[in-house]
Amino acid sequence: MVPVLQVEHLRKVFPVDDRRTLLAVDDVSFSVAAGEKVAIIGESGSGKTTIARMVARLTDVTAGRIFLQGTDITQLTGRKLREHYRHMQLVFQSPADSFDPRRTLGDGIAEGLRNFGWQKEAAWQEMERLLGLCGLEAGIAAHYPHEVSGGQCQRAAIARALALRPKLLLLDEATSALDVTVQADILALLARLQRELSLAYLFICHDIALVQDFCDRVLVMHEGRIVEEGTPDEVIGAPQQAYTQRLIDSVL
Ligand SMILES: Nc1ncnc2c1ncn2[C@@H]1O[C@H](COP(=O)(O)OP(=O)(O)OP(=O)(O)O)[C@@H](O)[C@H]1O
Repeated sequence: MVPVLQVEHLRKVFPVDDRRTLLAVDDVSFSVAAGEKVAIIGESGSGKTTIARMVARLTDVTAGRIFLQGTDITQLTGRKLREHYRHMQLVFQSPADSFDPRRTLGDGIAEGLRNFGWQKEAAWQEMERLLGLCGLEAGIAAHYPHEVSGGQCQRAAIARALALRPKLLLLDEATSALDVTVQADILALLARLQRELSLAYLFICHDIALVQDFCDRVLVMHEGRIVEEGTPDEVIGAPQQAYTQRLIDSVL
């Protein structure tokens, strides 16, 4: 079966000044199968966010290719890119970043549907269904992002991400800003959604303990490269690299 996401030989070089460059991502290849939950972990500066930004097409690649559902989207732009990108949606660390602070959560979620041709009333009904799916009361739609808790706002952000029925959610530190109990609630929600909707997740995270029970596979990044890969039990139970062991020791 074609993977939902496949990246091949991804590389990103940033200019530092007139003469120097920084190799932030160096020959990274991996794939995410349909319904699979994959985490990328690694210390700060190891290149996780740069990979996420390239996969999300927020940063151009220096080299390499990105396939979404088998289509090479590395160079796609405009309408073609938007069409393919509905299969992959992003959830950010700060839930409020997913919403315009001047608009209600309901408007923010319905907007995505309206942009894809939904009529106003149908979009509003679908928005309420999505809120329910994510464990929120319909009444929360009338609230602004700053009027709800971080956990509620992240649930609304997930509802928004689900609006276009994606196959893959890219979650960039999506629970890091939340309290530990709220983190657990959001992970439980994601696990339920994964079962009900057969979603795949690419989880960018620095905390290996957080993803231990949640993910099917873990990729460990160090200095722009994937240095280790396996199930959480393999990576945590029998790390092959001293770097991975240090990463585990730092949080467990
Ligand atoms: N726009 C940029 N310009 C120059 N260098 C950058 C830029 N973005 C990231 N870098 C550098 O690339 C390297 C990888 O950074 P990246 O943010 O991808 O790491 P990370 O693993 O996501 O870290 P964190 O967990 O702190 O977010 C770092 O050395 C960083 O300073």
